[in-house]
Amino acid sequence: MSEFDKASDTFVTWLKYNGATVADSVAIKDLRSQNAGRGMVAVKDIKEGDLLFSLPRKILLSEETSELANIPDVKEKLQQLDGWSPLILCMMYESQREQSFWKPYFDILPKEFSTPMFWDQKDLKELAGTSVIDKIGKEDAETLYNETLLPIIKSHPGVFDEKVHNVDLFHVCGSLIMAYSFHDELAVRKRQENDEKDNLDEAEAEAEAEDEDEDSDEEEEEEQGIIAMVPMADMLNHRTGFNNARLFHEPEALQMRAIKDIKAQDQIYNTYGDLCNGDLLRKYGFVDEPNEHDIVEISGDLVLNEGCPKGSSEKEKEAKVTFLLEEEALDDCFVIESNGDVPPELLVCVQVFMMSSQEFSTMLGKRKLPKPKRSAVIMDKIIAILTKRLEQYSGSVEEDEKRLRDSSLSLNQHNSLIVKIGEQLILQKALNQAQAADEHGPKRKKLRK
Ligand SMILES: C[S@@+](CC[C@H](N)C(=O)[O-])C[C@H]1O[C@@H](n2cnc3c(N)ncnc32)[C@H](O)[C@@H]1O
Repeated sequence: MSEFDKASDTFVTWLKYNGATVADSVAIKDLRSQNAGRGMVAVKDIKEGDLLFSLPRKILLSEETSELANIPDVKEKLQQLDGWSPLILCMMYESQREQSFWKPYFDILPKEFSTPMFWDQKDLKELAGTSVIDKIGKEDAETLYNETLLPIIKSHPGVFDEKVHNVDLFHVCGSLIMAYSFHDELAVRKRQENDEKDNLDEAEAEAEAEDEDEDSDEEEEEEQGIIAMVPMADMLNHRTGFNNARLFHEPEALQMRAIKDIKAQDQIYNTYGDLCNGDLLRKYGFVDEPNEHDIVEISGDLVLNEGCPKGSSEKEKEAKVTFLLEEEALDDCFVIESNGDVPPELLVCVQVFMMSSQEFSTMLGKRKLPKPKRSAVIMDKIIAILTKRLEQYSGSVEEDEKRLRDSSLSLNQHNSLIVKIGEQLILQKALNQAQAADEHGPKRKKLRK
């Protein structure tokens, strides 16, 4: 048996010893030949609703279960941290302890990643033009490490070792959280149980629930849930359109169940969300072909600079931006989905940016956004914006598609090309549609009459 398979076996033995159950219809599979690490497959036919495995809450690794929370002074520090920071610190600590409860789990987690966070400059250059580059956030992450976690690490030399619990380990743990963690709803359930204990009858509870609007409900869930590592549940890979299992958060245990019939030998897939290839690559280090969720982003700055009449003053541009932000029409970027449709808010912003000073002040007086129009002048501007956006990629789709056939490509190069080609094809589709709308639009028709 390979070391890889031995580690998988030790991990499953550890799970079962700690009260997990694993159905005999599933097995862990070595998928390294597909660059997919481990995955889970069906070894027997599975029916929709079947329990695949059940995990007692004590095996979850979080800021509540880590040994770090039992060290009085550190516990207080943990409680003061927010976002991913407490879990990152717990993972940095637990991953380096030989006697950690989670050792068999850490032994099967990867230590290297194919996400752009770890790429060198040469590989990153391949992503030029895509939205991935601006979202990697390596510097921000390192600022968090240096300003928030390092002081805690330094002030507890008996718990941490600055040389071991360093920025490299920080990136490994951060990447694991990004690609493997779950949002555990336990705290939300606790709140609901407490509501019940408060002796509210059902009608009262319903009336109270109706009073809370949806947004505040979401906020509470966000606040009350906790990020946790869920061993085994994170063994499932993702494939767009193939999701056949889901994790159910029960009070005593987390249960992975089939949400479709699954045939023996088929892989069992969770879903990481409806993600475009840029996001799959950035967060998880792989891409899906094809990916119906692909999108392309156009920065608000590009639209502003192309949209405003030449010679517009900075003051006027700023006034237009402020107005559009206040009206919630403008964002950091506009998203074009895989159907290539130009979003109405992009049309509206282009209209406002194109206005003369006088037109703009009249509109400001009315404080009313224009309706999205597809007139010839607007579509000409949209075409100019899409063309400029296409120019941000190095090379054309045809060149990229040709390169994709080169068998000596590295995985990073291949994945970059898939992201780039996906984005450029959407842009071309949008451009074709804009050109067709331009040619057949109302103004052109009028001109031809
Ligand atoms: C939640 S983990 C799944 C378990 C993982 N395969 C392992 O061996 O630890 C997420 C990671 O699995 C890999 N992965 C998931 N789905 C994949 C896919 N369709 N193709 C390639 N890799 C995939 C990626 O490395 C991703 O970051």
